[in-house]
Amino acid sequence: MSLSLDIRHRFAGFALDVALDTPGPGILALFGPSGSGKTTTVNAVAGLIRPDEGRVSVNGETLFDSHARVWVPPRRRRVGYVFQEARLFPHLTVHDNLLYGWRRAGRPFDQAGIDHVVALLGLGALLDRRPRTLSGGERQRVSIGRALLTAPRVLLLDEPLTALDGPRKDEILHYLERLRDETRIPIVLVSHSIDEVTRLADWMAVFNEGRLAAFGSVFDITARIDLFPMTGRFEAGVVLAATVAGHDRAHALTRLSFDGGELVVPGLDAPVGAVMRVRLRARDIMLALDPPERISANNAIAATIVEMRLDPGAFVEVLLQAGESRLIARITRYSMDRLGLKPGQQVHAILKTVTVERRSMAAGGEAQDL
Ligand SMILES: Nc1ncnc2c1ncn2[C@@H]1O[C@H](COP(=O)(O)OP(=O)(O)OP(=O)(O)O)[C@@H](O)[C@H]1O
Repeated sequence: MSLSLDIRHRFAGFALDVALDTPGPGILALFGPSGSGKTTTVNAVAGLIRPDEGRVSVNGETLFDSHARVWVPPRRRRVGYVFQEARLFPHLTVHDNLLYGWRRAGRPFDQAGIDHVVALLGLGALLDRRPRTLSGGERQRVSIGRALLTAPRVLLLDEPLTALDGPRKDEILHYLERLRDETRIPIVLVSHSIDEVTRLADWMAVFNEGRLAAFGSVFDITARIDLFPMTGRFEAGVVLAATVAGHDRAHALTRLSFDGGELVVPGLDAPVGAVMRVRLRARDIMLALDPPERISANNAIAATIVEMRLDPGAFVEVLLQAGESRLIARITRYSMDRLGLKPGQQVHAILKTVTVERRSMAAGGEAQDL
């Protein structure tokens, strides 16, 4: 996709000033705390607000330009919008809710197109049901299907998982991954959850008080320790692109290789050679000065300390370079002092296999560079 935004807008007590250009296809995540301007930005793309000033274009087509006096009204923008709570018509069946999207787009009837979306989102068994009989996850799948059937030029997903519990979230994440991989529709995903963002997104815009604190590939942004206060220290960690190198079926383990070493992770159902992304939380990585021996942790990656960043409390974030990859360890300041850690030093980053959750690994490598 290419999405190009340059938006300035004021509400009483809030000013949005955001500019970004996505350089290629993929999912763009708008990430940041509540009230930082994510929904306002998405609303500007959808045409639900008219920014005071700026420009919005999708795939080269200008939808808004305050200087050139361009304003494409929302109904003509071909934008699919999915909200936090599925907004389905309660009196219509799933099938008719889906068709509503189709009709709204004024498209000629095409059963094959509908069948494709039904199959993509696993809606076949639900078609005759009414929304109130569906689970939250199923309802959300229907609203994504309805949005897809409007033949959108961009799909806007505003916290589509927030109202769902853990298993339902995983279910939708799985369908969103399929959507990303099987359709070419650009997606903008608004999320508070670093977990969702790192699993799905290619590009990440970090919002803070109406401005962009950072914008770049998920791989680059998650490797920036200066952003940890905004990306959430507890859950923060790098995302690595890695390739499945082999399986140890007897122990239900998989070996991943990345530029910088190998990782032993819980067994994955992916063929050798498959490109994966894996999130390694900073708090799961410990540091040793010597190569560890007789230790239960399966991963010890040789790395060099690049930078250390003290947080206001007991901890320090340590940015590490291993080959071309970056890792981040979160340790105590006490450990830093005890081991005399400093930039330039060689260390071993130790990671227990059991800390790498299956849900933090997903298909998909790196999108093209900025
Ligand atoms: N129509 C409006 N009128 C006045 N203020 C508004 C309006 N819409 C949003 N705001 C304010 O703009 C700010 C940004 O809101 P926005 O919904 O874009 O944030 P957000 O990052 O999406 O937050 P959340 O994650 O909670 O949805 C907030 O302070 C909000 O109160």
